[in-house]
Amino acid sequence: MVDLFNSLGTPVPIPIEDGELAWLAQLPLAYPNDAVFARLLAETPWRAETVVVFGKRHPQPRLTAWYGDASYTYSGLRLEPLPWTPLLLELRTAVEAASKGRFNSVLLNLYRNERDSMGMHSDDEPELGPGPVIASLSFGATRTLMLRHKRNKDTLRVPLTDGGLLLMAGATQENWLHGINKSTRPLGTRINLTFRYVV
Ligand SMILES: O=C(O)CCC(=O)C(=O)O
Ligand SMILES: [Fe+2]
Repeated sequence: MVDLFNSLGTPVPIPIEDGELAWLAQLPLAYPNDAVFARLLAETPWRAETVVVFGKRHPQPRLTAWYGDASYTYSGLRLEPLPWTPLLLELRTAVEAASKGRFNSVLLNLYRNERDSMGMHSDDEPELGPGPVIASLSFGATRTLMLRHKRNKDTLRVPLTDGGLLLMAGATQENWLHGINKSTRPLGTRINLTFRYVV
């Protein structure tokens, strides 16, 4: 039987101007999504990083952890990586198989509830190189990724559901901003992992 939805775990392109997006509704994994979610929640040393805006320190509206082989500057923060865990290495193997990409770092984001968010940004730091492939894996509550074209302001909303993998590649970071808005509706906890290759 032909699986029309996810033929062989292959991401399906999402049409977008001036960029490349693809979506896999369920990344093939050795454990159920809720088991991965529970382990990530419990095992991760979640931190509330602070950002300085106009000389004033603010906590980020989410918790994060950074793992990998190389340090990385993100939103003006120098992040020293934690060492890979067995679970994160397994998830990386699954993401690399589905995306045909290579990743040496992963940023974990914990959105505790509907009040947590991520401001509009591009993942365009120089150490990601030109046209980076970013693989974003989601567990738990669905949150909507908002994309906005930098010049014509077109917007696209992509619901990031439990177990789903979103790939952003090509000129996406050059031409689009993306972020996760707060919601007025109560929402449960979500964990997101963005795999990157830091040069
Ligand atoms: O939570 C998400 O899906 C977005 C994460 C993201 O854009 C990032 O970590 O750079
Ligand atoms: Fe991002």
